[in-house]
Amino acid sequence: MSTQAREVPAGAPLLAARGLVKSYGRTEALRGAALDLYAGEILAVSGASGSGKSTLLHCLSGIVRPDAGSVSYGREQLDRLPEERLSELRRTDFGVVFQFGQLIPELPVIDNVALPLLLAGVPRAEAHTRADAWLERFGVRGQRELRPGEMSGGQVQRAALARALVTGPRVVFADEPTGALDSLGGEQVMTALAHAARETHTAVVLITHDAQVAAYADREVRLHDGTVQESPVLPQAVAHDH
Ligand SMILES: Nc1ncnc2c1ncn2[C@@H]1O[C@H](COP(=O)(O)OP(=O)(O)OP(=O)(O)O)[C@@H](O)[C@H]1O
Repeated sequence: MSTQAREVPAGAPLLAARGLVKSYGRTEALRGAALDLYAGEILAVSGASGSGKSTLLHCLSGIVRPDAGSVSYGREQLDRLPEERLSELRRTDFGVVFQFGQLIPELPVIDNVALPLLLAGVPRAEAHTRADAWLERFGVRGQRELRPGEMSGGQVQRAALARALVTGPRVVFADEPTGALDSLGGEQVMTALAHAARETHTAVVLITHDAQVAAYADREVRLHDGTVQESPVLPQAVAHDH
């Protein structure tokens, strides 16, 4: 458990990015992006294709190191942390969900969801009990023995949410989690994610093109050519604390 990062002073953002710059060859994916994420809020990040949304998410979650700028998580600065600490944070504090679930195709869904717990040293029986509880919550416990290829896209995404939340993360990073689903499937996944996030006070960074998906968020920022168009705004819940 990362006690260090979990100590966030009241009213301070959980995650704060400043002046993020990231280039791939001559392509400037991020050009000074800044963002605040508060504990427990759902933040939508929208913007045109190629505006830098995925790159921003990768920098915020410590998957990619920015060329310049900083990402603070609680008392730690992700862009300066050694790789081992970043890996630990990704196991304990962060969950990720991608467009196509990215579950391991060879493993039954129960083992996919239990895996982050097993990697964190949780005994197998307990890991399976906790994984089952999350599968139940997302309405896919009946599919626990199936492999991802035997499930519908919506079922895979709900299992991917279970895997992202099973460790009790502080932040879930979701990159177009409904992008491959029809509108009903997308609604079910978003409703499940929003309920679970609110109940567990988990913050969510939600990348989406879709206004209906963004409507599940507390707040929305837009990326344009690698910069965040709306300056960080205090969410109502935090503003009331002052
Ligand atoms: N690994 C990479 N190698 C080379 N170029 C990259 C890489 N990742 C991103 N880019 C480029 O950086 C720019 C921003 O890409 P990014 O994926 O962050 O945008 P996006 O807003 O998420 O796009 P989309 O909505 O299409 O997924 C694009 O021009 C893209 O081609």
